[in-house]
Amino acid sequence: MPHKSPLRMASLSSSLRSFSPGRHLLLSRASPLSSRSPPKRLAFSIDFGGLSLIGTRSRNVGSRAKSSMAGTATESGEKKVEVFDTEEDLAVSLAKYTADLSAKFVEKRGAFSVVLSGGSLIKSLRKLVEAPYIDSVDWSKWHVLWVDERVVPKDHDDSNYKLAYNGFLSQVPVLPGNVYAINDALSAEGAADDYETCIKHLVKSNIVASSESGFPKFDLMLLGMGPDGHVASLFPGHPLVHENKKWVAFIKESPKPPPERITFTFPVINASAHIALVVAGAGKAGAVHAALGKSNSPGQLPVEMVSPEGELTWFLDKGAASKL
Ligand SMILES: O=C1O[C@H](COP(=O)(O)O)[C@@H](O)[C@H](O)[C@H]1O
Repeated sequence: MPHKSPLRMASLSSSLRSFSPGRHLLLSRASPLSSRSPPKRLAFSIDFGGLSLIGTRSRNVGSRAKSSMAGTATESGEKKVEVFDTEEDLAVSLAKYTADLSAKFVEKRGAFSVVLSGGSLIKSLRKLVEAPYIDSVDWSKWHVLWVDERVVPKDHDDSNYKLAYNGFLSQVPVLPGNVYAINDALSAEGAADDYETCIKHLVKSNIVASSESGFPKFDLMLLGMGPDGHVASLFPGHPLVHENKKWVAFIKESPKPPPERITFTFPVINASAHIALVVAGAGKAGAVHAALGKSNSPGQLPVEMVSPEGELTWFLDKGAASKL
C-alpha cells in the first residue's frame, strides 16, 4: 500500500511476531457484555457556560447542578462531562462511544483513525475486546496511532506500543499494516520526524482527514491524563505545550520517566473530530478540578489546553470527579 513505507511495515510486523506468534488472537466470548446491564448514566445534566455535565449519583457533582434532567446528545464543538459511579461503568460506556464513532466514520469515510495514549487508558478500553463489539466493529477499517510514545524498543516495558498491543490490539482483528508504531531504531528527534512523515502520507491518502487549519484531523483521540495534568507527553511548564508548527515533537527530559519521548503537539490534538479524555481515580481529582472547576489560576495545566475543533467528552469515575 502506497502510504506505508516498507521499513515501517517490516519493523511493525517483526514487532508483532515478537509479541504474539498467534497474531490477533480473538478473546473467548466467555463473559459477554450483552449480559450486562448498561452503565448508569445520564441521571442528570448540568449546563454551565457551554459545558454539559452528565453524571450519575455523585453528590458533589449533583450539588452544582443548575439545569434539569437532560440526556441530550452533544452538539459539535461542545464539551461534555460524563461521571460514572465506577471505572467499570466508565469502561462500558467508553466502549460503546468508541464503537459508535467507528461505525459512523466507517460509513462516512470508509476508515476510522484512532489515536491511543499509553498509561491507564489502555485498561479502560477492555470492554471493546468483548461481545458485542468484538464482532460488530469493523476492525479492518481501523487505523491506529499513538498520541505519544516513549523512545524505547517496542518490546520494552515502558513502550506505549507494547502496552497497547498486550492490553488491546492483540485481542482485536485490527490489520497489522494499519497499526502505526514509531520507528524505535531512530533517535527521539528522528522518530518524531519519521512519525510526522508517516502521518503526512496517511493524510495524503485520505486515511486521516485534514482540518481547515492544515493539521491532521483524527476521527477519535483517546487521551489519558496524568495526576499533574499532563496529556500526551506535554507536561506542565514545558515549552513544548506552545509548539504550534510541528505535528510531532520530541522531548529528551520528560519529568516522568522515561526521559525520551515523542508527542503530538496541541494543534494536532485540537484538530481532532472527537476527543475522549478518560480519567479515573481520586489521585487525579485535583487536575480535573483545575480543568473543569472554578480554578484560581486557570490555564496552568496542559489538560486545560485540550480544546478540539470537534467534540470533547470527559469520561470520569466518581473519584476523578470528587472535587467538582
Ligand atoms: O506517560 C504517560 O502518561 C499519561 C498518563 O498516564 P496514566 O497512567 O496516569 O493514565 C498517558 O496518557 C501518556 O500516554 C503516557 O505516555
